[in-house]
Amino acid sequence: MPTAVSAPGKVLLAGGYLVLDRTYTGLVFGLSARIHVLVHDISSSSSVEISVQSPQFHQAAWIYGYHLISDQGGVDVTQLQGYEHFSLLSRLVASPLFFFGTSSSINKHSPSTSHSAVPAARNPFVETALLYALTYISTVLSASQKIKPTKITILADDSYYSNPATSTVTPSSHFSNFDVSLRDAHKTGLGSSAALVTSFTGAVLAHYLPTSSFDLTTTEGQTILHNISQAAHCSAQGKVGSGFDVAAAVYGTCIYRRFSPSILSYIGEAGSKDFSKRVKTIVENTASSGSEKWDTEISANSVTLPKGLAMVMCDVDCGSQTVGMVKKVLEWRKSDAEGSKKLWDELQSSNTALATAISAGSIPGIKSAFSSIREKIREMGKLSDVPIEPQEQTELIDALTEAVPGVVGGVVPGAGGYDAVSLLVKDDEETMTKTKAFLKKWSAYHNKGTVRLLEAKGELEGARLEKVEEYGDGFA
Ligand SMILES: Nc1ncnc2c1ncn2[C@@H]1O[C@H](COP(=O)(O)OP(=O)(O)OP(=O)(O)O)[C@@H](O)[C@H]1O
Ligand SMILES: C[C@@](O)(CCOP(=O)(O)O)CC(=O)O
Repeated sequence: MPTAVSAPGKVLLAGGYLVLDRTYTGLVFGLSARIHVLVHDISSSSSVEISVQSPQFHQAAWIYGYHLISDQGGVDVTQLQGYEHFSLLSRLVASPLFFFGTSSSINKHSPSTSHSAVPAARNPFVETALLYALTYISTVLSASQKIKPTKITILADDSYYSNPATSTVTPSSHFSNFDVSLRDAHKTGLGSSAALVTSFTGAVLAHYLPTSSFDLTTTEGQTILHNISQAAHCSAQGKVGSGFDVAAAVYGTCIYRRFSPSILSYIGEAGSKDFSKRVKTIVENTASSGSEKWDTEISANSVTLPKGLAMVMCDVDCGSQTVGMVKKVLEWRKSDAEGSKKLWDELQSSNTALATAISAGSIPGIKSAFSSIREKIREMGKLSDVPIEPQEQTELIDALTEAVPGVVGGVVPGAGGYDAVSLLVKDDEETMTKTKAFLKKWSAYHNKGTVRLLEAKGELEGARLEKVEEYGDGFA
């Protein structure tokens, strides 16, 4: 039986920067924009190949060899070859620098006649998610149970990228063909890598493990998915962020308190002696010592979106995100421990007030929380010399709230900057139409880049099993 799992994107509506510190929490919304991963068994001449494709992009197909490493080092995953399905043009422009050759220790793959062998860039998120998932699976299955070859397909909703869709990937599917490589895809910042790692890991675990060992509909299953996705995502990113994006991908809308980073340093290098034992311990959270136990706090039931209210996102496509914002804010925090603590404590209470007001559907409560959050964010920006809510965004949020009757208020989400604005609006056709019309005029008048409403809306649900039939033909 094929398996399909989807996971939502994220927006950190309140708690940017604060959520990096366990003292504070973040108000995180899951989004209706999802990444879907389908896993099909394949019969292969070789028993050690898993092929992964992301058919919405050029040169986005990878073949992996895998084998068990001795000394409980886990499963080694090696990219054998990339190939592409689509345009001749992308084949011509692909650079040899991105070719990752076959490993002599593993069977070489001969692409079928419909796929030409061309260079494909490595995809660290896919590769690491596969390595962690197979390593964990190898600790659960008995020695006689082999990990069979499969074909894995990744499909993302439109809101993750601002590139226009040229067609759909198959006639019966609603997933767009973006007609660019992943490298040229223009991200909208909805957490594509976290949604990808989570849905990918969930689909692979659900496909290879019996439901007695992994069941996404149970709390235990969600905990396993969270722990393994968080570890794989951090490893692929090469840094430990707060992890709110993975939490949203697993649990959907929630109040999030981060984990202590020391938990992940315990895992060590992939392939090293006893790596698979440590992965199992972390994933199942069975460590005896405190510093190796998960201390994440995720409260998925304490925020709701009442009927009639929607959380929507404006994508500001001018690409002027300031680099090093986190570094500068944290430097200010260090340099003024007392002042920054006072400001962050006040921000935390306004953030909590926002969550309460949203859940209660209190319009005056939401307006007042937004106003005090924005005031403090601007102060933090001034003190740390970081454009967290830049003047342009202040003008946009104020103008939208004033001009469009259904717009309750808004804020710059996550780290802030120039890239996006989140709005709470009345969930009706009239408000959406008026907001879109307002943004069109605003973009034309300001002439600095396009501001547009994304299709994605705030949604409560996290990762879930999907029905494979609903994807239409062409993915097996
Ligand atoms: N549809 C997809 N198929 C395969 N890989 C993808 C896909 N979408 C994203 N990725 C992987 O995720 C990477 C982008 O992750 P990155 O963390 O830079 O962005 P993001 O998570 O969307 O952004 P942000 O954290 O700002 O919200 C891509 O380079 C690619 O490796
Ligand atoms: C600044 C920070 O708190 C939020 C960043 O959010 P975003 O990537 O802008 O959505 C960093 C983090 O939580 O990892």
